[in-house]
Amino acid sequence: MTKEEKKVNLRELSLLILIEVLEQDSYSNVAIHNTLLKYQYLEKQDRAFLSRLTEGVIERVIEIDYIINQFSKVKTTKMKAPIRNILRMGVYQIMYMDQVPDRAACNEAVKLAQRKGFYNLKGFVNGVLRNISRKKDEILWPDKEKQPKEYLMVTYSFPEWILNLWLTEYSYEQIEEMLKAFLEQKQTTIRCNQTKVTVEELRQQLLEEKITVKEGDYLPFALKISDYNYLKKIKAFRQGLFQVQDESSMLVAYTSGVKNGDYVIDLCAAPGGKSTHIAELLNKTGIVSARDVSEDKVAFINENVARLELSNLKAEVYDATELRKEDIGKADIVLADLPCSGLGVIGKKTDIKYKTKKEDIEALAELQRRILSQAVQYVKPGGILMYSTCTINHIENIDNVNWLLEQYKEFELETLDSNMPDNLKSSTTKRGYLQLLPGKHKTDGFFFAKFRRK
Ligand SMILES: C[S@@+](CC[C@H](N)C(=O)[O-])C[C@H]1O[C@@H](n2cnc3c(N)ncnc32)[C@H](O)[C@@H]1O
Repeated sequence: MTKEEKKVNLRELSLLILIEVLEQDSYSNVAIHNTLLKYQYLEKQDRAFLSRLTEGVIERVIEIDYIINQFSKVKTTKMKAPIRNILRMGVYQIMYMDQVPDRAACNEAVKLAQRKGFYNLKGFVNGVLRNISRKKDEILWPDKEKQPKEYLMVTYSFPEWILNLWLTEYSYEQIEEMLKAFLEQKQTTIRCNQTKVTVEELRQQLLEEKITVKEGDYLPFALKISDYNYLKKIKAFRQGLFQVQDESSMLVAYTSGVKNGDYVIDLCAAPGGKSTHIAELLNKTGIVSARDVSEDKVAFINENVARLELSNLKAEVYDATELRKEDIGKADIVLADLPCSGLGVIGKKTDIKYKTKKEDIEALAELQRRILSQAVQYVKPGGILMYSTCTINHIENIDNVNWLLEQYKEFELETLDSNMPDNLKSSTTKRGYLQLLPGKHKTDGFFFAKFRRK
């Protein structure tokens, strides 16, 4: 190890990421990934510490600030960003990281404040953190009976406006179950590329690479993997034997009823999860036209297509809000997996809960309707339209289904049950749509509906 490498301070790296994510615009998964990539030489346990501390602070920041504000005269909103985040890291270690003694959490925070030039605030950081460490059993938490919403906000670190929205759509118990699940969901789910390998062969190869493998919860070709460092270092990944995809997303192509020779248009395809799945199911026949809005996005699709070695998928840049006349009435299946608020994937992309704004949801629902009004035109008589989002609120999901049925009388819902795993069948899947909810289901929050053109 070089002298330079030895100097890396994990808490300082974590602080830099936290400032990028919580004070600026970066997304946590991107910021953490970039840092890990830059410091590839870090030992596995150091990487794990860095990820755990950084992700932990981000996912619990509302709760952490609530604690700090009980013990500090200066409220977190009035603190300088580095101090605010140094304290947040300290509190997370005290409350959630048993392997770090409180004393070390405090000392390291003080040293970091000093290194960042806040010499005069060393005493303040030390005082607040030592106080919290001493009195952590005396923290006044919101009372679930008397302040039910505040209880959810603080316990699960969740913004009030999303709770207000969901409380009009779901029961309190259902919401609490989802919030709990968001904090627990951590495994990576993969889809076996059955054009190249059987599920059993893939499992064996992963086990040989010392990766922990479990069965999926719903689909026979889904596996759950853990205990690996980098996805790109897994040989089976580089060989295109699998694609990372949540089981909820796998259900779209799986229940679409795709058959050999079909022409499929995927309007919003990047990075290609559903497009590549449906191309695999086409079994080297037919064609998938996978589109997305920019060159960069299309490059992501092409990267996956090359890796998975699929010859029946062509990717191109196309804006889905614009009608492509030559495709009218041509497609056997149209996939409309549309841009959405992403509230269903908060378990994996934690900061969505802080970055999504109330105004975004209405604007997104409008964009979804604009794209859907082009999507319907491409479906040939008797063809299928699959509409999906990775979100949970009605306006982007069931409301759009009802809107589409109202606007386009030539479309009707088609049952999903012909290909739906038994443990997911319900009265709505019989009708033609499914809202998956974390906690209730072992998946991301996800919605999809299947329409047939009469
Ligand atoms: C939910 S993601 C798609 C995920 C993809 N279907 C998959 O399974 O991997 C939505 C995609 O819509 C794309 N998008 C947003 N606006 C678009 C537009 N006007 N035309 C085409 N694609 C658009 C985004 O770039 C993003 O890649």
